[in-house]
Amino acid sequence: METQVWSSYALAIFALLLLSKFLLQKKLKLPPGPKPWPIIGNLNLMGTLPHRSLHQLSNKHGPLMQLWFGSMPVVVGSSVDMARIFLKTMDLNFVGRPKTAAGKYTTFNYSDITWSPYGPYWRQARRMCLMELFSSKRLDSYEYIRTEELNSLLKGLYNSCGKEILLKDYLSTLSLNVIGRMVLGKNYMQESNGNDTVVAPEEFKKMLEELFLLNGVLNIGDYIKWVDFLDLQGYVKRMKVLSKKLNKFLETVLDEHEDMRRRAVIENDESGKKKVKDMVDVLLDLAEDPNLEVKLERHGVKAFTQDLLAGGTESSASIAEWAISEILKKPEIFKKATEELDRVIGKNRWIEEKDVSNLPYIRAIIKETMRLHPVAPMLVPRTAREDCKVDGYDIKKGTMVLVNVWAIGRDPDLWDEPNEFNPDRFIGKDIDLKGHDFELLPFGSGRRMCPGYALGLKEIETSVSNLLHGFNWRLPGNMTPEDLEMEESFGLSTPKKIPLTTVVEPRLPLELYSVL
Ligand code: HEM
Repeated sequence: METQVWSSYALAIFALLLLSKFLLQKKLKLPPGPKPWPIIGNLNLMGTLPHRSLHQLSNKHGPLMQLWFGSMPVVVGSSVDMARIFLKTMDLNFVGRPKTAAGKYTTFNYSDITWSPYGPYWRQARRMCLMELFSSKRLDSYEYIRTEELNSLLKGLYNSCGKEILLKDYLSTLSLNVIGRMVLGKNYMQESNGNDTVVAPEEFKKMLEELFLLNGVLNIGDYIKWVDFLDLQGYVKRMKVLSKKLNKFLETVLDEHEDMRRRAVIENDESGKKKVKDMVDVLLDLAEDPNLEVKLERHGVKAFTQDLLAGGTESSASIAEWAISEILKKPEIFKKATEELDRVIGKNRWIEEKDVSNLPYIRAIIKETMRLHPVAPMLVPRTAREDCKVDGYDIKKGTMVLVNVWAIGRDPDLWDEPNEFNPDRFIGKDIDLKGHDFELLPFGSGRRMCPGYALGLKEIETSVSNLLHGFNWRLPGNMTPEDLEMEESFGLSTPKKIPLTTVVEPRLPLELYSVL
C-alpha cells in the first residue's frame, strides 16, 4: 500500500516537472526545427552521415534550427551569417565543449585541448600552442623533418611506379612520421637498432582512426542519460579499450623523455643532426614551470601529446587523398596544375615549402578540396555557456551548437555549381583558410579554431604539389573516372569510405628521383 502511495507521488512530481518544462519552453522562442519524439528527440532523423542529414533538415527548417538529441537541445547553424554569429560575434558564449563519453574516456577525462571545457586550463593550453608549440620559429625548426619524410614518400612512390597502390597508406605514413618526429622526437612506430617497436605503425594508425571515429560518433548514452550504463552501441567499451592502449604508449614516451632529461642526454636525431627540442620536451618543460597559472599534470602532458599526434596525422592524409581523387576524376585539372608547376618550378627540382606562395592554382586545388571535403564537416561541437538570443530566438545554456561547414561549402547562394570540383572559382578571389572568410571554414574560426592550421596547411600544400609535380596519375585497369567512388565515412574526420587505389608513373627526369 505504502509503495503505491509513493509511486503515485513520484508520478505526480514527474508529471509536474514535465509540465513546467513544457510551459517554460512554450514561453521561450526556440529556433524552428523538426518535432521531437519522446525520449529519443530527433535522433531517428540522423543517418550514417549526420552532416548530410542535418543539411537536408536545414533546407526545410532554415539556417538556424533546433533539434533534440535525446534530452540534449542541439542548435545547428548552416549559413555564413550563423557561422559568423557562433564563431565570431558571440564566440565567447559558444566556446564551451559538450561533456561526452569520448572526452571522458579517450582524452584523460577532458584534459586535452580539444575537449577541455572553457576556463583557465584551456586558455593556458591555447597560449602554449600559440607561444610554444606552433610558433613560426618552432615550425620552421622542424622543416627538415617535413622535407626528409616527404622525400621518403616520393621515393616510395617512385619504387612502386606502374603498380597498383593504396595512396592513403603512403600519405598516412608520411603524416605519422612527420608528426611523430616533431612531437615525440623520434619515430616510436618504426623499428630502430633492431629493437622492438613500441607499437607497430599499422597498429598505431588503426588506433588513431579509432580515436577519430569514436570522437565523432553519436553515442546514445551521451544524450539519453538513463540508458548510458547499457552502452547500447558498444562505443564506451571500445573507448576504454583504446584509451588503455594509448595510455600504455604515452607512458612509454614520457618515461623515456624523463629518463633522458634526468641524464641530460643531448642526442642526435635519426638523421644524425643535433636533436631539436621535440614537442613532448616543450610540454615537460612547461609542466615543471612553477609560474604556470594552472599546473600541467602528467595526464595533461599525455592528453596534449595525444591531441597533437591525432590532429596532425589523419587530417592532412585525408585531405591529400581527396585532392588526388578529385583530380583523377578531372584530368583537365591535372593538366592545368602541371602547367603551373612547369612554368613556376620547372622540371629540374622538387617543390619546397617556400615555393607554395607562388603556386596559386595548386593552392586553389587545396581550397576547393577543403570546401567539398572539410575534415570536420560540423567542426567540433560547442556548447552555449549562458542563455542568449540569436537572430531573435532563445538558446538555452548547455545547448550543443554545431556549425555545418559542409553545408556552407555547398550552398548554391554562395557557390556556382556547388557540387562541381572547380579550383578556378578561387583564382583572383581573396578567400583564405584562416577563419576570416566564413564561407570557407575547414579549420573553424574564433577562439576554438584549429591551433595546428599552419602546420596542417604546410604539410598538405607541399605534399599535394610534389605528388602532382613528380608523377602522372591513372586509375588501375579499365577503371574510368566515373567508376571512382567518392563516398565519405563518418567520424570526427570524414575520410574516403573506399580508399583510393591508383597507379603512378614518373613525370620528371629520372635523376631527380635518385637524389631523394
Ligand atoms: C591538416 C588539417 C587540419 C584540419 C582541417 C583541422 C581542423 C580542425 C577543426 C575543424 C577543429 C575544430 C575547430 C572548432 O571547434 O571550431 C580543430 C581543432 C583542433 N585541431 Fe586541427 N586540423 C588540422 C590539423 C591539425 C594539426 C596538424 C594539429 C596539431 C598538431 C591540430 C590540432 C587541433 C587541436 C588541438 C584542436 C582543438 C582546439 C580547441 O578545442 O581549442 N589540428 N582542427
